[in-house]
Amino acid sequence: MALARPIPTTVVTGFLGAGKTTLIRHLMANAGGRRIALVINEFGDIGMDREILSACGIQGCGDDDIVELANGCLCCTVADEFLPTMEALIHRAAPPDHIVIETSGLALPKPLVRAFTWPEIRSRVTVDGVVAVVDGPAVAAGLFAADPAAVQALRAADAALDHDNPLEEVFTDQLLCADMVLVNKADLIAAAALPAVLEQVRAGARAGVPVVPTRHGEVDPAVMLGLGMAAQDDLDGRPTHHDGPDDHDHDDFESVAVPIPAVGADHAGPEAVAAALAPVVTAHRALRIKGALDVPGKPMRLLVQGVGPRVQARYDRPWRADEDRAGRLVVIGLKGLDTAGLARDLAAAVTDRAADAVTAAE
Ligand SMILES: Nc1nc2c(ncn2[C@@H]2O[C@H](COP(=O)(O)OP(=O)(O)OP(=O)(O)O)[C@@H](O)[C@H]2O)c(=O)[nH]1
Repeated sequence: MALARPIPTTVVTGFLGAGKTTLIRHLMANAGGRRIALVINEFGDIGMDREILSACGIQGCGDDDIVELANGCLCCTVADEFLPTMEALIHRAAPPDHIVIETSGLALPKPLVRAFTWPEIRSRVTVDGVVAVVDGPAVAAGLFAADPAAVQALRAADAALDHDNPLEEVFTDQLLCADMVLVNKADLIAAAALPAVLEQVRAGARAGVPVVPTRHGEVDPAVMLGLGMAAQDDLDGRPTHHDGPDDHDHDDFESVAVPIPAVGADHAGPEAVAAALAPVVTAHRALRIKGALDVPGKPMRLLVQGVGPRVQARYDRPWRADEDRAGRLVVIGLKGLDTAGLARDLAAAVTDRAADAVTAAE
């Protein structure tokens, strides 16, 4: 009996809030009849992406085709969670044509690619390509650059130099593993600044890897799928900061889920809520904020998305009958987040006047 062709799998990597979920939504909406299964992994205990993708209403994007691995980081839980998930997909009566894995923004892609060499799955799936989504405006703002002050401090302390900026480290690893890089949010970069951003990203990627500017993850699936890289057979060509078996943890980052009371009546519309939350995010230096809020009298939940100081809010779907209308925001930041202060200030921002919340956060 002829062996089935290995199922091509695309690994989507990219820092917190770069636009991975947005890219995947676009991909699903333009899949052209291709049956795609999604495996989603998020940092922190509470996943929002499955919710966001399930609410997309795209035809052919069934609930069964989305598997969420919300417990920790995929690159650290390969044996416990990832392999059984992949085996279950492979052994379905109607296996998918393609698998897309959205890794958490803090995951390093290489350990995941390495997992494709495990005997349980190696003949049945292949890594078609690793696609890195880059937050273009964040690169332009120098978020991933080595922090000169920290480098100086480490030099003075005679310590190893490669841990000066945890953001840079994750970013570099993701770029070095990529077969294609999408510099997303190009709409937020001035046309004159774009060439320098692309050049900086190109310099961090492996030679010859295409670097493509995108807006809202709008890429033709024919460009992104079918790269045919078999990345699992080329591990040595993908350098990383963390090549030891136990060398990777997420001690540099932490996440907290904050309950948020119902939005106060003086917040007239999603923009007002976003504007009230943004100064709190900035004051606490949070990297990412995501969740849904309860606006009394509205049948829809208010989805909140923030990347750095840029916070957006929109009504995305009705609250389900079986669901508690409880507002909640997941916040991710560098280790040392003032979680109690964040909880207090975020809640105050939506229930009180925005000005009060800024004062509280300061
Ligand atoms: N202006 C602009 N906003 C974008 C673009 N792509 C994504 N966004 C917004 O950026 C925010 C984060 O996008 P996501 O797709 O959730 O990012 P992600 O990489 O999946 O985030 P994590 O899973 O938390 O790491 C959302 O509010 C998006 O609407 C873009 O090209 N331009």
